[in-house]
Amino acid sequence: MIEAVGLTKRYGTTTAVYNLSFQVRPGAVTGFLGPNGAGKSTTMRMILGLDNPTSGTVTVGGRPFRQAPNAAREVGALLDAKAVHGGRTARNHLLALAQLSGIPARRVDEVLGVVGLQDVAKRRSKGFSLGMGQRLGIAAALLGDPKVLLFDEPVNGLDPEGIHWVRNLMKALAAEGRTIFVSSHLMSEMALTADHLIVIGRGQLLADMGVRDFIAANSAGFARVRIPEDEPEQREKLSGVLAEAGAQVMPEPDGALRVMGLPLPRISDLAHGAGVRLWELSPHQASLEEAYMRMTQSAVDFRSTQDEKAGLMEQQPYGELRMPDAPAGGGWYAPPRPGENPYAGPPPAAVTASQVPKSPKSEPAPTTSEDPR
Ligand SMILES: Nc1ncnc2c1ncn2[C@@H]1O[C@H](COP(=O)(O)OP(=O)(O)OP(=O)(O)O)[C@@H](O)[C@H]1O
Repeated sequence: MIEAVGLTKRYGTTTAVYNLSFQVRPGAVTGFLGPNGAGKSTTMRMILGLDNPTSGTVTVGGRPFRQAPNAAREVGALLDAKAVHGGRTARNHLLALAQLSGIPARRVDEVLGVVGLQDVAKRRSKGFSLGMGQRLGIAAALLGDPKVLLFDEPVNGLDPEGIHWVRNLMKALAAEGRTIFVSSHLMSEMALTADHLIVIGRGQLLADMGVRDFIAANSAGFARVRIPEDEPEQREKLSGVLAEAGAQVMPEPDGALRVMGLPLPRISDLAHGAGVRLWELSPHQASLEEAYMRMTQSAVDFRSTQDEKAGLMEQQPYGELRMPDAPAGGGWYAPPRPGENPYAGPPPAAVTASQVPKSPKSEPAPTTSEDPR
């Protein structure tokens, strides 16, 4: 297990990680999510003893990484796939790492087979594609057959087949009881790979929960209801009936209604009872990527000046990270209306990180109310 308690890292005036506490448990793939510059790599470097925390602690298997007697056999990591001696062949690169850690040479051939690089084992790695480099980095992480594995953006540069392979490899390693901690800035990828999510923004914890809980809390379902365009009074009538039955009803740009809070058969019955003809009654789901974007939008450090979201959200100070308020109804992050810019509009109401919905099984979220300045 990996455990961070109050982890903070400052580089001069930059606070890369602030008061981060979490646990990464064995037997599961834990996704470490956050936008660019959120502090994922810094956190991973601190876990691996490559950077010292300014304050707080992080342990692997109950002790700091540097105190592990044979670290390479306990923890494997892929941080930067390009950090290889390009003049060495793939096999020699792995052989050198194996010799440093007392790992037998036959294990090198095993891991080359696992990552599918056996045919290019005698080629110099400087000629490798990004994807081959990632596979070599994963092979290096697996060398010591470690119980704990850290992967920083492992699918970067991989083609769909490679992404699929990494996804299955992570799941297989977790199924063997290992602790798998994998960073990404892509919610869509993590939704398919991870069992548990730790989401950070500007170095602070935004969410620590199971993927299923995250999906349930964020993928608000809704129905689209369309009635004949030349019957606006019927539309008004239906809106009133649905609202009276407890639904949240919002108009859509094309004249349809977005209805949240009632199942489709009930909507159909209410329309029938009110004598309103329906042209469309369809179920919809807000995308998880959209929920993640909404969660992290105020925590994005770097944006292109072309980014339509740039400047729309005020930068928030550490310890006061807020998440945008949900539109009326539909759970934590109700989807924006089609065609509506979800990032425009008035500034959001304050919601502190400690109010993030929690999985019943997960630990209580640490609060980040202290202002370090
Ligand atoms: N050695 C360093 N010196 C100064 N600032 C640093 C250093 N390393 C990281 N930072 C800063 O700390 C913050 C977090 O960076 P980090 O690389 O950990 O984020 P990240 O979530 O891994 O981002 P990305 O997805 O872009 O890799 C950024 O503002 C970054 O510029």
